[in-house]
Amino acid sequence: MNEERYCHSKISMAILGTGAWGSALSTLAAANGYHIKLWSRRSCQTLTEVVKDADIILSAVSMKGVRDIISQLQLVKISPKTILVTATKGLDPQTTCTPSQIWQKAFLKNPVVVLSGPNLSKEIQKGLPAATVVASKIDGVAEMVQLIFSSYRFRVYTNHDPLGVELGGTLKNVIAIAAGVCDGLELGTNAKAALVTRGLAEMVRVGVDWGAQQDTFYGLSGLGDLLATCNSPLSRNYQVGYQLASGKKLSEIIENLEGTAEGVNTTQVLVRRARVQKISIPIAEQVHRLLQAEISPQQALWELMQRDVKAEYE
Ligand SMILES: NC(=O)c1ccc[n+]([C@@H]2O[C@H](COP(=O)([O-])OP(=O)(O)OC[C@H]3O[C@@H](n4cnc5c(N)ncnc54)[C@H](O)[C@@H]3O)[C@@H](O)[C@H]2O)c1
Ligand SMILES: O=P(O)(O)OC[C@H](O)CO
Repeated sequence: MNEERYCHSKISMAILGTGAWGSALSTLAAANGYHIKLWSRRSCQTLTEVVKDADIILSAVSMKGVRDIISQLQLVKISPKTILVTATKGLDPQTTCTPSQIWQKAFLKNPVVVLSGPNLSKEIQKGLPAATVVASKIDGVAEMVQLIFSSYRFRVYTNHDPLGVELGGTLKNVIAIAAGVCDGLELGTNAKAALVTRGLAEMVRVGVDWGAQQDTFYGLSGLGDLLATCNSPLSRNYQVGYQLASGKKLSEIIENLEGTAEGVNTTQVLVRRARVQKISIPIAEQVHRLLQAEISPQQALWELMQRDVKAEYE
């Protein structure tokens, strides 16, 4: 492989959101020779100036900022050819939509790409090797984004199931909170393996009902991200669960957390949606009750263990 393979610096890209993930993604693209324009709420440049002439606009804002950014961008004239990339892992509390669904609805003519995978930003900023997935239904579009970020330390795969890729990265945050509780309570390796595996079963059930492909959840953006997030103290979602297990209050944990733990909001939205769709998600239900301070971590464990016996697949 030669360096040129990864360098197409004529493409211009704007990254919106300069939090942990937006910054790590800009480091990766800049290392490949791309000129990146960064924008955050505190930028001196206006959003219009930053996205003007951008071939690609990547959003790495947290879920609570997605609608706001979209509303602002709708006031700017964006070419229908501009590729919109969403790297947010969350669900909209009003509609339960995923970020890519909101982007696509707002910009009907633009190609939308989802970027998601086991990507703890601190490891990526250290230059440690990692892999991710870029997904689009339109041929050739994900491939363009793949070229921008691919390098010898960041392996990027393409995929044609954007919804599945996005839901993998989003739903695993709920299970990561449970995994943090599991480790915080020192429940052991067997319990953790059971939790993560049954958590994946819940993700698959919800995702397939939503219209995603089952296989996607067994790839990097599903199982891969689940493993990374459920096993790393670098994960903010895992940290929420771990600290809940020590008896801390959610408000106190969030106040002292570095960055956003999307799983807190995602749990609420997921539980609401699953109840409407009549999908069984017992782990997520217990995470929800725990986050609402309705039960203790020990009670949540008890509730899960004393459920009726059943077949593994049904
Ligand atoms: N940090 C990671 O390791 C990582 C990896 C992959 C994906 N993600 C996902 O990326 C998203 C961002 O995560 P992060 O770690 O960078 O979070 P962060 O809390 O560090 O940053 C969030 C960013 O969103 C911006 N933002 C929030 N509301 C906004 C609004 N109304 N208008 C404009 N900007 C707004 C903030 O200013 C900030 O730049 C999340 O959905 C997260 O799940 C994070
Ligand atoms: O820190 P978290 O829990 O938001 O996890 C970050 C990424 O989603 C891991 O892929």
